Amino acid sequence: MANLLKLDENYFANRFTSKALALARLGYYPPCPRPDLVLGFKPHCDGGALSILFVEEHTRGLQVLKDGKWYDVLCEPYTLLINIGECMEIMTNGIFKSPTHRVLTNAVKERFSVVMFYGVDEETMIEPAPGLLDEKRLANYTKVHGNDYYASVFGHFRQGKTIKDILKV
Ligand SMILES: O=C(O)CCC(=O)C(=O)O
Ligand SMILES: [Fe+2]
Repeated sequence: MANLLKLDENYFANRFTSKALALARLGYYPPCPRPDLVLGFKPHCDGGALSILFVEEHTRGLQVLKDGKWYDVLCEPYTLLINIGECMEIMTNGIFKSPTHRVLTNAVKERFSVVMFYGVDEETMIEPAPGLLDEKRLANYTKVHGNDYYASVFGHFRQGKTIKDILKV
């Protein structure tokens, strides 16, 4: 990603030190008799930098929001899905977008997923990369200390808010 943005190739990698956050979430979605009323996971953006998702073969349910419409994300067998988190959207000044996604329930089939969330070091400032900014390309997000960012992630999720929207200039 740093190469694509013509940044120093270690710009992002340097922010993932031994203190960087890594968190696994194992998801089990039991069959639900009323998929029309109940979501498996409410709409949200992942708060970290990158998420790696593994969904059991042929299981549907994950959807992504684009232009106000929900689209199924079809996971091929034995593939990993890489999702961009809000932290990466901020650091790339919005060039890479963190998609809003949700999980539907299924009336007959259960669903398993494994997600690994990777976040930058909590001592890092989370801010648009200075190399992406100049007098014509202004910062689209205000900077925030990693500690404060992580402290607010779950609270914002509960309130249905996204951090990138709060930090938008
Ligand atoms: O279970 C899934 O497929 C996705 C779960 C998810 O979006 C998350 O844990 O952030
Ligand atoms: Fe997610």
